[in-house]
Amino acid sequence: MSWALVPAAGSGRRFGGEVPKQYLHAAGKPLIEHALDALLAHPRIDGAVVALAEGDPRWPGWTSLHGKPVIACIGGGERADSVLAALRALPDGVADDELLLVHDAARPNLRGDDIDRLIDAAMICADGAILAAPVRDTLKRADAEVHIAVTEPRGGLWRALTPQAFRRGLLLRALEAARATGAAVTDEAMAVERLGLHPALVEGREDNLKVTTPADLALVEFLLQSRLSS
Ligand SMILES: Nc1ccn([C@@H]2O[C@H](COP(=O)(O)OP(=O)(O)OP(=O)(O)O)[C@@H](O)[C@H]2O)c(=O)n1
Ligand SMILES: C[C@](O)(CO)[C@H](O)COP(=O)(O)O
Repeated sequence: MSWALVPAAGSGRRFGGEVPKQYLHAAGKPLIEHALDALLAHPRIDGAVVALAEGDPRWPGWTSLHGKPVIACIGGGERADSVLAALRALPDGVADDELLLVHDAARPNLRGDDIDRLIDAAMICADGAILAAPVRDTLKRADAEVHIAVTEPRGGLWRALTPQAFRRGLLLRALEAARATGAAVTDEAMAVERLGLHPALVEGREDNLKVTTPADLALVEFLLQSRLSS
């Protein structure tokens, strides 16, 4: 079985506005509730730890969803700090070889079959596994004038999504090592790669998008409403 770790302590600077984006509504619910629902409705996930901003006034105080425990903790200054805080807030008894799925609260449109395929892959690959999407557009590197400097080869390039799944002991070791060296890691896989390991890439749905800007919210609203009416 496995637990979910949900970093939700961000301030949404790129989105703007007063309300941190994880609490903005789409299809009638806050993004964080969509994300937790997707995780805790899944039969192979036992519970979730959510990392919140200090004094978060919007957290509804859930202690269980779908009959499974929800534990809240205080996150940190960077996403990786929040993930490490959530890992450390897991209840006693979560074994070192138990899988942890780290999923952004800002990714509300997660599907159960993607969770299934990710867990299956992470059970096989000791280095862990992440949902990701192959790059399908031509990639340009900008110069100082924001003109095209060069076209970057896209062969073999993937966009990392979440959840990202790692065994508890490995993820703790990787995040603590990254923190000890002051390395900035933007996802959990990066911390694991720094140990010389190679997590598996699992192709996930392109519509498992992270809400970063207002345009993303409009698209997520459409996607979630479409699911409700299908
Ligand atoms: N110190 C942080 C920063 C981010 N996150 C969480 O990590 C996820 C992905 O991060 P991002 O999209 O960057 O969210 P923000 O940091 O809020 O956005 P921004 O960078 O625009 O401020 C979000 O669910 C966010 O709440 C977190 O738990 N702790
Ligand atoms: C973890 C992640 O969603 C994978 O693409 C991404 O790295 C988060 O980046 P952010 O800048 O913290 O949103």
